[in-house]
Amino acid sequence: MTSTKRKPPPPKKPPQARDALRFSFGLRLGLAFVVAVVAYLFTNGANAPNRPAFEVVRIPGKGKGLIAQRDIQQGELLIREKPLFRVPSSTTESPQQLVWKLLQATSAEGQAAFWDLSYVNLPETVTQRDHVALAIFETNAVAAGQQVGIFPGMARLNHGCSSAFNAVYTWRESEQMLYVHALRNISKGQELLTTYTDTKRPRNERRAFLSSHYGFECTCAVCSLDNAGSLASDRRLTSISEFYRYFATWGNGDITGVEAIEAINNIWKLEEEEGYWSERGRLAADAVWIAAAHSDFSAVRSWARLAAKWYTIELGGDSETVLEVVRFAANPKAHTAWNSREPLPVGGPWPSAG
Ligand SMILES: C[S@@+](CC[C@H](N)C(=O)[O-])C[C@H]1O[C@@H](n2cnc3c(N)ncnc32)[C@H](O)[C@@H]1O
Repeated sequence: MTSTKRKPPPPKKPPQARDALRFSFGLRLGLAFVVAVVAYLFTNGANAPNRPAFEVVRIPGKGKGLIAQRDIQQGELLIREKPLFRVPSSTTESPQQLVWKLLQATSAEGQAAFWDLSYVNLPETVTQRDHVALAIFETNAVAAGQQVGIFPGMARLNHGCSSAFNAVYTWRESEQMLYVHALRNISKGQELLTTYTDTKRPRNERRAFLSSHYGFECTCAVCSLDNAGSLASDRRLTSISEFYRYFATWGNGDITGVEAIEAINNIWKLEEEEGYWSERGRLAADAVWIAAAHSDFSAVRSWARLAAKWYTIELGGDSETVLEVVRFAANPKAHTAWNSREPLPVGGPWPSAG
């Protein structure tokens, strides 16, 4: 018989030592976590999409305005806002009385937001509250369907011309809500700008309008171009407007579908050169209409895809308008205008439908 001598088990570490080990392991894990979080905040956190996209700040020479607090992506939803109140675009009632009446009917919080807004075009000697209310309304109200409304959040957006504005707003009747989307990528620190008027006109005309209606001399990136740059921009913008007027004559049959689509392509090219990205969904949707009227199946598809892309940026992918053009891309014959003119291949933007 062989005797086997068992090895004694290793001595158990005293409890304090085990706790100390666990503690130091936990400490290292905790430290690693903190380092990872700090690193994330440095690299991505400042741009995390759930961080507010912008803040309201004072901007020299402009009053208040909106500055991007992080990089913003083209098409990002920036503001979704209910109106404080809306008034009809035209009314027989005195605008002053109407604004005053509607203002009185809003909440105390709403009224405070309203009185905080800026106004122009009122002599300092005029201090009656209803006069001031009307001046605030006229300085800040924007189109909202068939009416004009006050939205205290979006009202802080200052103006930029043609290629200078980077945010667009749209009213959703079904939701009774105003949406503001980023028209292009906006870098942290840049100002968010919308446009107060159709800026497809020369600098002197734009400036005259902005000065008389909004009381400021526009010094946006386009208005600040040197003379040669400004002249080139003016020429492009004037040509764009002329092409718009020209292609609209397709409606009375003055030009062919091919000529109308050519005009749209010319607008597209000029806007590309100008850096004017707004209204592209609408323009492509007009091409869809012309192509559908002439029963050009492939052209409807191609333009409808383009319309969907640009409408998504300006209006949001879930807007009814986007869903409608997507339907036309899938089924061109479903378009209201289908086959309402003589059949004709009108042409598309085929290779660059994006
Ligand atoms: C709708 S408000 C915009 C927000 C306003 N800055 C504020 O402080 O509440 C319109 C007014 O802002 C100013 N504004 C807008 N865009 C401007 C610009 N590009 N340059 C200078 N002032 C501007 C003008 O006084 C204009 O009447």
